[in-house]
Amino acid sequence: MIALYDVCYVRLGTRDLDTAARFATEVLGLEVAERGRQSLHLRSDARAHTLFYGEGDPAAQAVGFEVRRQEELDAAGTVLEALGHAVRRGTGAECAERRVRDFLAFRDPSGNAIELAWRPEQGPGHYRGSRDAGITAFSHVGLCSTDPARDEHFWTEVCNARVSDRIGNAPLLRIGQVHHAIALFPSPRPGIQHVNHQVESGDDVMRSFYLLRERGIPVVFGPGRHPSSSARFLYFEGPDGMVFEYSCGVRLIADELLYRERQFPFANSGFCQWGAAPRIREFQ
Ligand SMILES: O=C/C=C/C(C(=O)O)=C(/O)C(=O)O
Ligand SMILES: [Fe+2]
Repeated sequence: MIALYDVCYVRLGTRDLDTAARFATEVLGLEVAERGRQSLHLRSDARAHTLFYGEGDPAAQAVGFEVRRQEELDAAGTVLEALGHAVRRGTGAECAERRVRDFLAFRDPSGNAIELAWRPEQGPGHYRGSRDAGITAFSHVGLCSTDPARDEHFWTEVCNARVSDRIGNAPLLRIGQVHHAIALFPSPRPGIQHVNHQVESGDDVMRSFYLLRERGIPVVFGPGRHPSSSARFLYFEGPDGMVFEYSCGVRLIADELLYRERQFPFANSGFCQWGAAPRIREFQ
């Protein structure tokens, strides 16, 4: 069993780093940790970085998950290789770029690039957003899945994820107490489906809604409330078509023994209990 401790970073490729940098700071509200000629490290919480943009192919994406002990990387490599996944150990330079001490890279059964990271760095100091979006943390990713039942099996049987709820066949998976760190949405191709940042309050969600509308940023879902996690949310489109989500009030599941996952319909009512209709391919 590969014990994932937390989702720790997202890596995105972009052909236009300047546009991505403007969006990440002026719209999303992240803090620039470091700007290189072809790279951009961004902070959203106490960690050294949680979002990385690299100049290049927008299809070059990866999600990092923290593991607690270095021995777990070796054990994970053995398990994954036995299951037929090609596994690669990060080089020193790659570890430095990710602000981690060690990592393994592989692809999930859909083909999503996943990294297992050991000792991701914190700080320095507090995260200071470039605009006051109210962000409290990078919190979860939606992943495209070419076969959600197969991928649910991978994340829950090979890794330690648990199903919190399902929308149709799309599972929302937790690895800690937060309702979900990973959500798997049916799609003909792999890829990161959305990137979530938690914000402090519903007021932050609504303030951003008006700000995004004013700036002509496409709002693709919400404001609304998810019946699954009960989070209030707003989804909008960033560079290279990537969807970002702000949400607040996500449910915490403290008692593993008492919690039972629930089934929601794969219909607008399963995605939003206020009646918002998604303009997101994988939610339709
Ligand atoms: O509408 C689908 C998404 C549900 C939730 C939630 O319950 O919070 C997400 O944020 C998600 O799956 O990403
Ligand atoms: Fe989400």
